[in-house]
This record gives sequence, C-alpha cells and structure tokens, in this order.
Amino acid sequence: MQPVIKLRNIELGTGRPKIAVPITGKTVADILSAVDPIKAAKPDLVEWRIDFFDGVTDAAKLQDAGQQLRNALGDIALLTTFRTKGEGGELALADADYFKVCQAVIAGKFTDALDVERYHEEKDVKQLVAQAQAANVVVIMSNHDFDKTPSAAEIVKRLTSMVDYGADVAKMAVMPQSAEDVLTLLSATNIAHQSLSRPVITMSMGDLGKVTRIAGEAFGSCLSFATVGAASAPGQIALAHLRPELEDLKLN
Ligand SMILES: O=C1C[C@@](O)(C(=O)O)C[C@@H](O)[C@@H]1O
Repeated sequence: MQPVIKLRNIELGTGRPKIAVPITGKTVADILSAVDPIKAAKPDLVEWRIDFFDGVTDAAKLQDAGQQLRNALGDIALLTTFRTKGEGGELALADADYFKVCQAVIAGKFTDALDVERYHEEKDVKQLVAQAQAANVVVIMSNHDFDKTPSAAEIVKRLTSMVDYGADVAKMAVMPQSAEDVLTLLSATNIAHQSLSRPVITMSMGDLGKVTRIAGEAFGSCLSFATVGAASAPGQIALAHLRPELEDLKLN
C-alpha cells in the first residue's frame, strides 16, 4: 500500500488518476498565454516543460518566468520538468548543466514538484532528490524510452530503482511497437503498483498506447498527461475527452 503523495491541493495515489497538462511555450509571453485556456479546462496539475523555454539556462530568467507562471496559475499544482534530448526533450544539456537548471528551479521556490531523470550519475541524482525534498518539492522521478518497450521485468526494475533513489513518485514512459508491448506496460504497471512503496505513473506513448492513458485507475498509474493546446509527447488525449473517460472507468 503506497502513501498518498500530497501536491499543493491534490493527492497522487488515491482515487481517479489525476490529470496533468503540459505548457511548452518558448517565451514568457507564450507560457503565460497558455494559462487561461488551461485554467478554464481545470486540470489537477500543470507541467511546465522548461526544456522548451528559451531562457532555461539563465537562472534569473528561469526563476522570474517560474514566479510569473506560479502567480498566474493561482492554486493549481505545478510540476516543473527539464526533459533532456536523449529522453525525448527539446534541448541537449551537459549533465552538469542539467543539475544546475534543476537546482535553480528548487531555489526559485515556484514549483510544487520536480521531474528528476533517473539515468544520470547516482550520487548527483540522490543529491538533487535530497535538495528538492528539503525544500518541500515533491520528486517525480522519470525514465523515457522513445524507441521501444523494455520487458515488464525491466520496467519494474527501473521503477523500483527510482524508489530506491528516494523518489516520491516513479514514472516510466515507453514506446510500443505492437499491441503486446502495450500489454507489457500495463502488466508492469500492475506489478509495480502492487509491489512498490510509492505511487507510479506510466504510459505507453503513440496511438497504440493511448489506451494506457485512460486505464490508470484499473492498472495502477496515478497521473495521466492530457492536452489543452500543444502536446508534449505522442498519444496524449485532449483533456476534454480524458476527464469523462476517467470518470466512466472509475472503480466503485
Ligand atoms: O513524463 C512525461 C510524460 C510524457 O512523456 C507523456 O508521454 O505524456 C509527457 C511529458 O511532458 C512528461 O514529462
């Protein structure tokens, strides 16, 4: 049984999967102009994908933009994510710069949660986790495979290692090449949900994987990414469709 993870005014790991909407603007103006339509759609969480932001490596610009976004969002929970190029993101950064950017996010005090990619140096990842948690920032640890779907045992192993590294929530996104791959992701999700001490988030990307984005409550994924405007990964469903689908699939 996992603890429920509180993020501002939402709880991950209980009830229906929560809905996150990404913001992928390049400029402060783009980012802020995405907020009103997103607020109108009432997501549980907003994900700011800072790898799209053109000021991301300038700590002062990043923190200023983050503060403006925080203010504009009102009380909606905010997850901040730098997705590296190798894991499907927009920008390639040297490892040392990736950690500097993440530390600037924590120091900026605008975010409720931080995405931390699992596959960097162990000591750097663990140190970043400790820094985030000391600042009351929830750590959603992640790994993306944009080419394939590893075996269920491998997916469970990676999610387990995220928990071992101190993650509050463990997340894995994979690309299916077949319907069997989608079943593999769902099976791994079910096993991880039953065996791990932290909530998990999983998705199979692309059109084949769309079914996994609505099936989280049955198989054990606590968050689904949906669109209001631009998508941040292939296969995301419009929030306006996802919400009723999650309601229909609710477990009583
Ligand atoms: O980790 C994820 C999941 C995601 O890749 C998806 O497939 O919905 C979208 C990303 O923005 C987010 O950081």
